[in-house]
Amino acid sequence: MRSTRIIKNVVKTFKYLYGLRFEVKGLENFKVGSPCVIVSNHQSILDMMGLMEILPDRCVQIAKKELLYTGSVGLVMYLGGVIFINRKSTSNAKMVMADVAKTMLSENVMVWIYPEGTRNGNGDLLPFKKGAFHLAIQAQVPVIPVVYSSFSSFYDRKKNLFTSGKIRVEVLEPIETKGLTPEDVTELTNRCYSTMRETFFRLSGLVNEPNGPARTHLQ
Ligand SMILES: CCCCCCCCCCCCCC(=O)SCCNC(=O)CCNC(=O)[C@H](O)C(C)(C)COP(=O)(O)OP(=O)(O)OC[C@H]1O[C@@H](n2cnc3c(N)ncnc32)[C@H](O)[C@@H]1OP(=O)(O)O
Ligand SMILES: CCCCCCCC/C=C\CCCCCCCC(=O)OC[C@@H](O)COP(=O)(O)O
Repeated sequence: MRSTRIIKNVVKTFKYLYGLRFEVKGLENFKVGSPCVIVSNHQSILDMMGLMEILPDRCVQIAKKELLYTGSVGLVMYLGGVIFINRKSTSNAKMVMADVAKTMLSENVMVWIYPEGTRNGNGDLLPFKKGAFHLAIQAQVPVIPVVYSSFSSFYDRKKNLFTSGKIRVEVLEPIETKGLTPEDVTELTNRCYSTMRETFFRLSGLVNEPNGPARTHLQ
């Protein structure tokens, strides 16, 4: 879509304004040539720059409905083809996601989801919501995890810190879901979570404390 390309190119210029550099690895993993679900960590509004930096063609994002009613930002998202879900109603969100599973196959599109469900700059990943993994299994498409290193060394709203900095980005190898059933959702969620968490610590130069709060997604 033309509007998506315009939005992407405009937002991509912001990094020069803010003095941010992106070092991207693994872009070849996007070349699966078929629909997939991309999951990534979500630290702040700066992720929108990180998103546009690597966003493949034919990829839509899932966002919470509240963002549609934010004036110009909502309009940009609407024009960009964002799919809005109402998270106050799990049944409604599930229905929309089931519809997305069908459409992504018929229209050959990728779907980008932030499985933490909210911005999180606490230097770790929040436990993942399961919708992205249900979607991948329903559509029988691979999950591609994308990890952005921690922003905390150059951006911290609470400390009023915002200087120039480098963001490391890694697109990880696709995780196949062919043959998996809804019973495998929790395991798939855990697998993606631990791979992404390890990558997050590695890219951010943080040490994963052995006694730290290792979170898993029990049913
Ligand atoms: C270039 C152009 C672009 C334009 C501009 C673009 C910028 C915009 C970029 C965008 C910026 C965006 C920025 C943003 O907006 S980020 C915020 C929006 N993103 C999200 O909310 C993340 C996605 N959310 C989810 O995945 C949640 O799971 C949903 C919303 C679906 C439900 O959440 P909820 O909190 O209600 O529940 P839960 O996850 O604890 O699950 C509860 C139970 O339901 C089960 N369940 C879940 N799902 C399904 C399913 N599909 N089929 C069957 N079952 C399903 C699940 O297994 C669990 O059961 P059990 O396992 O415990 O038994
Ligand atoms: C410091 C300025 C950085 C400027 C970068 C601006 C880039 C603007 C790009 C595209 C405009 C449309 C996209 C805006 C979407 C807002 C996404 C966002 O970060 O929403 C918050 C949501 O996920 C989670 O909400 P909560 O953390 O639960 O509340």
